[in-house]
Amino acid sequence: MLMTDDILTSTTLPVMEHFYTIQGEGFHQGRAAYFIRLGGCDVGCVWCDVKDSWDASKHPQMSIENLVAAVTATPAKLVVITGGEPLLHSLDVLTSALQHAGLETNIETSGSSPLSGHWSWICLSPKKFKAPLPEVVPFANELKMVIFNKSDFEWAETYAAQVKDHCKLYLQPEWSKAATITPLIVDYIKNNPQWQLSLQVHKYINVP
Ligand SMILES: C[S@@+](CC[C@H](N)C(=O)[O-])C[C@H]1O[C@@H](n2cnc3c(N)ncnc32)[C@H](O)[C@@H]1O
Ligand SMILES: Nc1nc2[nH]cc(C(=O)O)c2c(=O)[nH]1
Ligand code: SF4
Ligand SMILES: [Mg+2]
Repeated sequence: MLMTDDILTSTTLPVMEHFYTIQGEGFHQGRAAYFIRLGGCDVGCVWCDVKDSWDASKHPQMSIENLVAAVTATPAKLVVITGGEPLLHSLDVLTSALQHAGLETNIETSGSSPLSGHWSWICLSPKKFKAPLPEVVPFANELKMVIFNKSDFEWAETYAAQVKDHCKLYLQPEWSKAATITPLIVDYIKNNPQWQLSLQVHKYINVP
């Protein structure tokens, strides 16, 4: 029979990078957070800001035990699992181990693969390139729509209509278009105050 410690040592995930920083986006923006960026994505957003993450085989496998140890070596209380598309992997064991260590577990996901894991907070960021699975959408605590062109506002509303009551609604400018798109987002939010602005603050202050 496998004991808990054996499961943690034998279960590995492809890790592109892991780092302690502040959450730059969305509801938890400004909080200290330990980021774990898993390799692998099958969504293919043309404007993705982390394309090097897509090929999982390029990234070393790390044991869950070593990942948890890296986080607990810092004062972090919050861990953000991102990628790549983290839901390409089964995240039950990783998130159980992190929660067992007393950590909050947040995820950044497109929702395009089946939901696994135990989550304190789910940030859903739907993509036209591979839409979220309908069964994932009701679990979102936060909907964060990247706005790349004007047609994305209408598309954002189709997801706002599907999330649960009290789900936070964010519009985030696509980074390369931020200078021209942000004023449109500001106008849109003034007319539709259920939405809030999410900026990628880490990119303005040059932290990871
Ligand atoms: C790199 S993705 C990884 C997690 C997951 N694959 C997803 O897309 O939600 C992390 C966050 O960055 C956002 N993002 C990616 N590229 C962006 C860009 N060029 N401008 C603004 N936000 C971007 C995504 O929408 C997502 O909310
Ligand atoms: N500081 C910081 N905040 C973030 N919020 C979401 C990110 C991501 O790439 O998932 C991210 C990131 O890469 N860095
Ligand atoms: S789903 Fe996320 S990681 Fe994948 S291409 Fe889109 S933004 Fe990048
Ligand atoms: Mg990022």
